[in-house]
Amino acid sequence: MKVCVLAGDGIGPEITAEALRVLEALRADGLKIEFEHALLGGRAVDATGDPYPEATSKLAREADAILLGAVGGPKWDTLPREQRPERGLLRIRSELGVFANLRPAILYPELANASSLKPEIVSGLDILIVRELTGDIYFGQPRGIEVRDTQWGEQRVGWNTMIYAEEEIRRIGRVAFEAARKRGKKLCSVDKMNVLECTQLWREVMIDLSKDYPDVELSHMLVDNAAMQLVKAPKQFDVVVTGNMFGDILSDEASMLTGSIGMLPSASLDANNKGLYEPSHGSAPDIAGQGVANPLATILSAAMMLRYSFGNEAAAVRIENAVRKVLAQGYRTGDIFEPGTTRVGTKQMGDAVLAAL
Ligand SMILES: NC(=O)c1ccc[n+]([C@@H]2O[C@H](COP(=O)([O-])OP(=O)(O)OC[C@H]3O[C@@H](n4cnc5c(N)ncnc54)[C@H](O)[C@@H]3O)[C@@H](O)[C@H]2O)c1
Ligand SMILES: CC(C)[C@H](C(=O)O)[C@@H](O)C(=O)O
Ligand SMILES: [Mg+2]
Repeated sequence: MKVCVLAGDGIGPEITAEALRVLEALRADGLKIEFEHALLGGRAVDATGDPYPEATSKLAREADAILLGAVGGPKWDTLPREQRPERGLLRIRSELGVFANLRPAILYPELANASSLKPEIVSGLDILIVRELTGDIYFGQPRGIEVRDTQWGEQRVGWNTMIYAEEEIRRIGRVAFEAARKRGKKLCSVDKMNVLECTQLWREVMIDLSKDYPDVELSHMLVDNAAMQLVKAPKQFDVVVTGNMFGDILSDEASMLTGSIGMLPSASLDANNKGLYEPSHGSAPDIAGQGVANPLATILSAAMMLRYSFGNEAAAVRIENAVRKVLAQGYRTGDIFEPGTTRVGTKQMGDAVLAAL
């Protein structure tokens, strides 16, 4: 299997290096895997003027899976939109058609105190957010900023279009129902149907689809209530399905339940389980280059890659068990540190996972 590695910016290279060491250790044990590296994001802009250069696109299209660190940073924040690192990320997601973004939020028992919520609220938490990733207001046309006549006189207005086609909703719905079927058989669809027609359609399609999944209990929640319920009683959720924008926000919220965004992996899949695997967090410019970032979200993303794109459940579980073991051994990067545990840097955390494999 060929994996295209896109380390990206900020902490990206530091955290992907640790995930690669873990995958290389499995290769030494017989896993068939090859790596090719390419540029994405800010460093790609610096080198080529394009955040998603053609050479990267070619490698990504040819690869069986893509492992991505993170992109972006203050250096590139003032560039025109098309040259921004984040635009490169959106383009690769869109070009590869990886519409199903799976973001599991699992609380490892050892991290119950790292969560900002009381241990009894979060202990045993295991939810899966299924976020639609290639549609919605992120990609909807028309969009722009232009001068218009308004009630305040002539001035600039900014606008975007929230749009979903029925089939776009149906295909992410199917992914979510299938996932729920393999888990706790509960699916909560999050929308804002009391205000937005686009999400009224979303709800109608989910209800229609539920006829094919009589074994899965479907519920609906408005997104503002969902944001509240996630911190009030997060264990009521099993699988949550929602659109691109709401999923972006709710998955960051869910990450804090688990202790740190540095723990939250993700898989973005197309219809054939070709996938883009990346931590849910960003390039963390505030800690980049210091060797202190938590590499576990990226290492766990590599495990998801083995599960979904390689169909190698045993290798995925081996990595996940190693992560559990290092947490049980007390190793903590700064974001999940608490007194009584052993504070380690990015590379030492990688060392610990390798030793625990
Ligand atoms: N998928 C991606 O590539 C992606 C995702 C989100 C944000 N971004 C980009 O990243 C840049 C920074 O964005 P932001 O600050 O809003 O979000 P961020 O996720 O990069 O950082 C938010 C906070 O979480 C901390 N954090 C994140 N990952 C961590 C890790 N592995 N270990 C320890 N701490 C960690 C950071 O230090 C920071 O305090 C922006 O340019 C943004 O566009 C990229
Ligand atoms: C960087 C940004 C484009 C991206 C998104 O909004 O999808 C990020 O926040 C994420 O969650 O992966
Ligand atoms: Mg996000």
